[in-house]
Amino acid sequence: MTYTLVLMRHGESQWNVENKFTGWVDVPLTEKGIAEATEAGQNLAASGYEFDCAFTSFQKRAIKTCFITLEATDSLFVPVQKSWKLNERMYGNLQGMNKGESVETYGADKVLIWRRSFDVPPPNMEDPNHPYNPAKERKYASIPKEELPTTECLKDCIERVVPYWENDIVPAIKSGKRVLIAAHGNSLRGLVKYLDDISEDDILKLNIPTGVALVYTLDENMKPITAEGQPYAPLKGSYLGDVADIQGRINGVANQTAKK
Ligand SMILES: O=C(O)[C@@H](CO)OP(=O)(O)O
Repeated sequence: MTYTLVLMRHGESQWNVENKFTGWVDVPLTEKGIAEATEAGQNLAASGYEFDCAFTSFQKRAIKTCFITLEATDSLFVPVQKSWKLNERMYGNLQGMNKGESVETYGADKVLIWRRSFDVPPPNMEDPNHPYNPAKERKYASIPKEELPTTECLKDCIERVVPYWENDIVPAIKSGKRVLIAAHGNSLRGLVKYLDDISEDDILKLNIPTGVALVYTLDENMKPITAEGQPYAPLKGSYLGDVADIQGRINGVANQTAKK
């Protein structure tokens, strides 16, 4: 018995274009982001994918990507469970800062560690009156303040994503539901690190492109079966679409801090 799972990072957001650290700031998709999500959904539909339920975050760029994908696959009627546990990694005091400028201020090595290391969090958002403090947002009002992060490294993000995976998503998959997870670059890096057992060194180099479906086949123990001949190691899943195009998009994410 095997199961199919589709992961999707949201399409391009307004702050992806402006090249700003985004984290928990709830920025919308751009027109291009909507087009990316639509194309990814159409690719899924063309390959015969449809969904029985979906999971997404509390953030509009992922929620909208989720609904666009469901619409393209004629699955808009299915239940969608939203949780802040699938939110993007909280980027602390870097939120709102231009990625190129952050390199000029802190140096490329430091910024790479903050962006991609396993266990070094970015600087904390200490000021409770910070404009991007999630404790001030209505959508997090029901969550105990002490649970809301003020910064997160990937390890912290995994500590909320994986229990949600185990407790909410795995039971849906095991009951035979075809699941879509529409989430974020770093919450998905955390999930695939866990699923694919990616080392702390290798996760440093892993970048997930916006608006491309990442398709997994899982065995009965929820272990991914490596897609034959796929060029995306250490991932065991495979992106749906043209390899060169996807590789270009992956490089684009990796190079966001490069001098323009
Ligand atoms: O800013 C962010 O929240 C993330 C995703 O856009 O950026 P990065 O790829 O630098 O981790």
